[in-house]
This record gives sequence, C-alpha cells and structure tokens, in this order.
Amino acid sequence: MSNFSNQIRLSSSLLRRLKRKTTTGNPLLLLTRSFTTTEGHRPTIVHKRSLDILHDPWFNKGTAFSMTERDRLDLRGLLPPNVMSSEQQIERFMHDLKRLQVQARDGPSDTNALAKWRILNRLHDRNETMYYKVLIANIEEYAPIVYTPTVGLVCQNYSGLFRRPRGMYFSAADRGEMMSMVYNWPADQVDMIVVTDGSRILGLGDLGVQGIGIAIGKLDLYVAAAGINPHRVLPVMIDVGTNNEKLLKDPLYLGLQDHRLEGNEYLAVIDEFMEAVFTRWPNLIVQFEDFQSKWAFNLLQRYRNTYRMFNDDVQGTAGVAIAGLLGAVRAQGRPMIDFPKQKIVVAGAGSAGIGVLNAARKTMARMLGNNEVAFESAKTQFWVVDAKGLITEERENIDPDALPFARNVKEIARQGLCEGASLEEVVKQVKPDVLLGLSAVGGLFSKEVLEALKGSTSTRPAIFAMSNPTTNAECTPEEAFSIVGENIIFASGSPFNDVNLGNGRIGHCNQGNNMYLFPGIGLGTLLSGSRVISDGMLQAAAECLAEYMTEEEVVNGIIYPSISRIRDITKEVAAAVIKEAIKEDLAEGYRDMDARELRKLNKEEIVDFVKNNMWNPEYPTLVYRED
Ligand SMILES: NC(=O)C1=CN([C@@H]2O[C@H](COP(=O)(O)OP(=O)(O)OC[C@H]3O[C@@H](n4cnc5c(N)ncnc54)[C@H](O)[C@@H]3O)[C@@H](O)[C@H]2O)C=CC1
Ligand SMILES: CC(=O)C(=O)O
Ligand SMILES: [Mg+2]
Repeated sequence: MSNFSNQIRLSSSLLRRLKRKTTTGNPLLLLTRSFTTTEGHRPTIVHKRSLDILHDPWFNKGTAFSMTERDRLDLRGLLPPNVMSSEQQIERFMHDLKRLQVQARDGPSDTNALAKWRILNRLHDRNETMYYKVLIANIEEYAPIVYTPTVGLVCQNYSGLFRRPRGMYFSAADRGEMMSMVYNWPADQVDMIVVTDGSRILGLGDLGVQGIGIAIGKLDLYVAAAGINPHRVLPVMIDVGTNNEKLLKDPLYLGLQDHRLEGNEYLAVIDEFMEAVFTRWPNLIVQFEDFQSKWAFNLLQRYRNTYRMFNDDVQGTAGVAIAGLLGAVRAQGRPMIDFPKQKIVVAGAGSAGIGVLNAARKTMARMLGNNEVAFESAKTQFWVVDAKGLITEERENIDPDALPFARNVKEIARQGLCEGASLEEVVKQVKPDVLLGLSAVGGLFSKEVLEALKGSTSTRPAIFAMSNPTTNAECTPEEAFSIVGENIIFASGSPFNDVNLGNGRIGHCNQGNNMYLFPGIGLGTLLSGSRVISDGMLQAAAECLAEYMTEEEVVNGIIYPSISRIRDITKEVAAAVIKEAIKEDLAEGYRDMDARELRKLNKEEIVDFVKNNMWNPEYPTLVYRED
C-alpha cells in the first residue's frame, strides 16, 4: 500500500478517535493536516496514554504537547496549560543550565561539569527528544559533559549518581538466563549496542559495574553524531565482577562484589551475551568498549568474522590516529605518501597503542608496495615504550601482541639504546617525527621528554597525548607548545583550549579521539547491511577523516575537524564505509535499499542515502492504538 493510502487509513481512524475524545479543536483541520503529511512526518503509533506517556522519555514532549494531542492521549490536566514550542522549552532549559557556568573555573573537568551532567541526565530521563536537540545544537559545549572528560567522573561516582536505570546489565549471576532476559528490553528493534565489562574505563582502570556510564556516553554520540534513532540504541554492562579492591569493600557499590571471572568462565558469559542479543536482534551492531587489553584482542578475533562487531579502542582509535598522523605529514608540507618515512615513538602498548601500531604499519606497507618486504620494513619506523621502558626482543614474557614491534637488540645498540630504555632516552636518541601517547599516565611527557623532542629531525614534530580523561593526558598543549616550540602539531584525547601564542597567533589543540570515527563506522555498517566490519571498511573510514581536512587547515595545524562538524564528518565517514562495503561485495542493503539498488548509487547519492536515514530530534505526532 502506498504511503498516501496509508495516511488515508490512519486519518480516518484518527477521525473516529477524535470524534470520541476531542472536546476542543477542529478534527477536520487535523485530518486535512495529516493528508499533507510527508513520509518523514508520519505519525508514531503508541500503545500507552496519560502519565505513562509523560514518564516515557522516548515519547514525552512535556509542555510541547498540543491541545489536540493532549486530548488524544488523555493528557489534559496533567500538564500546565500553556503549550510551549520546542524552542521555548529549550530556551527555558538552557537558561537554567547556563547559570552554572558563571562560576566554572577549571574548564570542562571541574565540579560544575558534574552538576551539568546531572541536569542533562535529568532531561534525558524525562524527554529524550529534547535532550538530543539540546545536545546536537550545543555539541561542542556538551560533548565534554556527556563524553570525555566528565563521563570519567560520572563512572567514578556512578553509585552516588544512579537514579533511573538506563540500558541493560548482564551479570555472571545471569548465566543460563540471557536468552530470555534479553526480551525484557522494550524495543523490538535495536541497531547499536555499546558494551563494556568495566575493566579499563578511559585511563581510570577497573570501575566494575560503574563502567555503564561509558556505554551511555558513546551511544549519546551515536545519536547526536550519527543520527541513530535513540529508541534503537542499548547501553550494556556485563558485570563479571571487579578487581578494584575499593569497590569490593564499598557497601554502596552497585555491582557484583566478587573478583573478575577469568579464562573460560569469562568467555562463557560473553559468548552467551553475544548469542542472546544477536538472536533477538539479528541486524544489530555491537561495539566493544573499554575492555582490558588482554580481552580486547581476544574477543575481537573471536567474534569479528561471525558477528557485526568491532572494538572501538583497538580499531576506532587506530583509524583516528592514522588520520592524524597523515595530517601531521601534510602539515609538514609533504605528501601523505611520505608517511612511511616518519619515525614514530609510541608510549603505551595496550589495546589502543597496539591497535594504532598495527594499523600504522599496514598503512605504511600499503604505501610502500603492499608486499611482505614492505610490511617487514615498515615496522622499523616504530619504537614502543611501555611501563618497563623500550620493548626489545630481549623482553621477558613479552606480550604476543607487542612482539612484532620489539626492536632488535643489536640494531638498537647502534642507536645507543637498550632493552627497557626510558622514554626520555628513546626520544633523545631517535629524534622522532611523532611522539604518541596511549599510556593512561598523566604527565608522562614530562619537561625532560619534551625537551628531548626539541631535537626532532622533523620540521614540525607532532605530539599526540591521547590518553583520557584530561588528568591522564600525557601532557597539556601549554606544556607542549611552550617547551617544544610553536611550530608543533598537537592533539589530545580529551578537549583542551587552544593556546594563545601571543601576537595574535594560536597554538591549535586538536581533539584526537575515536569519536570522529566510531559513529560513522556504526552507521555505515548498518546502512550497508554488511554482516561483518572488514579492515577495508575501517581503512576507508580513516582515509575519509584524513581527507576531510583542507590543505589550509592542516598547514595551520588543524588535523581534526571541530566537534561542531561531527554530524557532517560522521555522514561522510558512513558513506565511505558503505562505498567500501559495496566494493568488497559485502553490502546486503538496508530496508528498501537492497544490495542491487545500493550498487547503482554514485558517491553523492550514497551521501544523500546516509543523510536521509539519520534521525533528527523532532517531535513526531503521536497516535494511540491499543496493543
Ligand atoms: N584518544 C582516544 O581516542 C583513545 C584513548 N585511549 C586511552 O588510551 C589509554 C590506554 O588505553 P589501553 O591501551 O586500553 O590501556 P592499557 O592499560 O591496556 O595500556 C596501557 C599501556 O601503557 C603502558 N604504560 C604504563 N605506564 C607507562 C609508562 N610510564 N610509560 C610508558 N608506557 C606506560 C602499559 O605498560 C600499557 O602497555 C587510556 O587512557 C585510554 O583512555 C584509548 C582509546 C581511545
Ligand atoms: C576514547 C576512548 O575510547 C577511551 O579513552 O577509551
Ligand atoms: Mg574506549
């Protein structure tokens, strides 16, 4: 049946209902309006009324319910009589929120930030559409509140902040029950799950069940940046215990007070969860977030060829780093193809560091001819330093994931280095083009390390202090610009203000965070209908981000877009992911757009297809129907 005749059918049932319920307003006027309704404004059918609607953030519009809708949904008398526009609602809300900012002193991570999070969270609880409208319109200001750095503070304080539950909790105590309990979630369709086991939340370590905050924050960006419908996202916490002794002793801790499951017992819980969610929602995409490194790689290999899933810390971070590293090459006035000549020191060999190293090595190898020799030679561009210093082949009990990057001892001796050499020593001897931190150690790029970087052979040394949240950044932009020099390229994982270099010049602080990629990877995968997320799709996402920046921007030290452009870059990234899925013959299509139709689209049409499928925070017309 065409949309138009659908509308007629709806309209006549609407008319019957209006005749029964409406005491004011002209039903015919409403009927006429619904005749002109377009596809995008089709009414939303709801199966609840009255207070149940007002208490449901998915459907609630608060004071913006029109009088006819109040009658239709039995809301008359349950709201103050003045009907507000959504603009007026937001004006009132923002007035309240802005009052807090007056005394804010220390930037986004001070205590006012937590108060702002509370206010925003309360809005999310009562009116989801309005919440996302506020977030999207003010993304630059509130991304640091719903995401890093404040989300870290929220996770640390989650037991105290907990009011209404959001998302689902699967615990070790639910073994054998997950296949049925997954049906407790009210939505018949879920597109995106972000799941964590809370074992490594940002750089804050094991926060157990409190890690749910990061899944919620990431999904906020899925809605705000990628336009994933908020009714179809699900934050998940898998509580397999915690090894955080403080939480184990805290009587107010909300999670299981046992040590973490290990080995096969752990795997059995994650396996059961994956099977349950993909059984109920076969078209789902699952993003793994903030799993400690020992499980991050293992689970990625275990599931990536079977399920639509990816690990954001390993794969999303890698793509963002590659885009930034290519930007840094361009900023030196060199073509991207010169990337394989860069000397890169990486501090941190966990899930994020190793993910970046593998992806950077592959990118270099591709540029050098994409063969075994190129792959071997590319690895000599990296020096990896972890908690025990420079990693060489002499390292005892070396982590297998770090092994490919262990330096040859003889070769390193010629550079005046040895196993376990300090970061300062490595930087001094290597004179790298890039110093990249994913160590979770705040201040690791000390004055001495930054002084050593002054000896870099690059015309524009690049510093990536990517650890989160703010206090875990390896250095601040002020430290970097003042010690290494004004010509550097700087990026940090959490937002910092740009640095005033005097004489009207600005030291640009880029935010090098996987938020520029994961929403587009998820959206592109969803709309392509690919059943897996291939390396090629991830590479396409990274290249799209790299190419998004203009020559003028990179020359000025701007290697990532401003957060205010996150919805636009996400649309482009999603389109690039779809294009690659089509190229690799992985695309199976989405809804009416089957694989054959998808293959016919040109680049611009793919971008339009993405744009048309992004959810916008507009109130839909609600129509009640009994179950
Ligand atoms: N900006 C972004 O988009 C992202 C940032 N991250 C950040 O990266 C950090 C690390 O994450 P993971 O790799 O998963 O953690 P992890 O705990 O698995 O790895 C940390 C690594 O740092 C090393 N390390 C510790 N102390 C060190 C020191 N003094 N010198 C050199 N290395 C040292 C450890 O040995 C380990 O190899 C976290 O702070 C996280 O927030 C992670 C993903 C994305
Ligand atoms: C950004 C992110 O995913 C992290 O810090 O873990
Ligand atoms: Mg993460």
